[in-house]
Amino acid sequence: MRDQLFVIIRNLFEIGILAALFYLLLRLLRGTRGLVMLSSIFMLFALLQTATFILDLSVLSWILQKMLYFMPFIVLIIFQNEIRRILTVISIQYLRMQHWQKRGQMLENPLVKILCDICDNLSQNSTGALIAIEQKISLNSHAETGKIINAPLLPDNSLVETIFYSGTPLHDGGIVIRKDSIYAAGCVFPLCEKEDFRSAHGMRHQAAVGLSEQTDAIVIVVSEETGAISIAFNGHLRTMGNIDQFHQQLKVLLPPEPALAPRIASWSPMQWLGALAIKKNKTVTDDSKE
Ligand SMILES: Nc1ncnc2c1ncn2[C@@H]1O[C@H](COP(=O)(O)OP(=O)(O)OP(=O)(O)O)[C@@H](O)[C@H]1O
Repeated sequence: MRDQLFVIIRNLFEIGILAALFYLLLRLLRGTRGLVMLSSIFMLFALLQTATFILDLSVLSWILQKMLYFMPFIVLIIFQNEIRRILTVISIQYLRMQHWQKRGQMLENPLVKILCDICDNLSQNSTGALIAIEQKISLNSHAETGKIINAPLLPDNSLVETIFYSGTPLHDGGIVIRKDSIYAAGCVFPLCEKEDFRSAHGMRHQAAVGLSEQTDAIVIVVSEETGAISIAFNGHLRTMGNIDQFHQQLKVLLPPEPALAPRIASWSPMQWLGALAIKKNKTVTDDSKE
């Protein structure tokens, strides 16, 4: 009797874990193109299986059996973006933990005040802007889609406003801030992959969220339409109620002092995993940027 009870509890436990895993997986993949493709493949597969069973098509049945062996590879290929994103999130969480451990000893990042002044002006003039602040993960591949300008980000902030001034050659696209300089302008960022977000937001906001999904960049958007300032981070977009809220949020997100910020001196397995996930972005230590 006790043994039977134990087996029932064990089975319920197993079912619970599997259900939770399945639910988490579906939530992660909800709205992605991969899930639509996989569902179509499964439906086609089920249809063919039924046909082979009813019509007794032995060759087709044999081929379908063999194709099952390739299923894991097909799933890997279809979900390569999602897998990359999951591994990126793991690596970002790890890097953030490192960052928070050392945060106590540092000063406020001077970028916070500069960016607040810039975005306040852009917002008041309703000048649309997209500003990606590079963190640990290199934005080289995204910067290269635009023009490398490598100009210092000065407190008088006129250059950023000039770049985003409608009609100038580089006003389309985003800029990449690396340390205390404007590294590139006119860059094309990847668009967000979540269908529900895409249908509710314009391209500039989609590009901000898209980049923040694939990297640990902090991406600021100023809306041309409303002047609202939003921050995309870790795949989430948050619109600020006012400039003070923006200031507070930036202070929380930006490493206090870039020069003292922890560097990836040696590769740990977790960083290696993250680097694999974002190999498109060429995850590097800061050394290659200097
Ligand atoms: N992939 C991209 N990467 C970077 N910038 C982009 C990208 N796609 C569009 N943009 C920028 O977004 C601008 C168009 O923004 P759109 O009006 O569609 O977006 P929005 O999110 O509604 O922003 P806004 O509130 O400012 O109107 C383009 O002129 C271009 O500068």
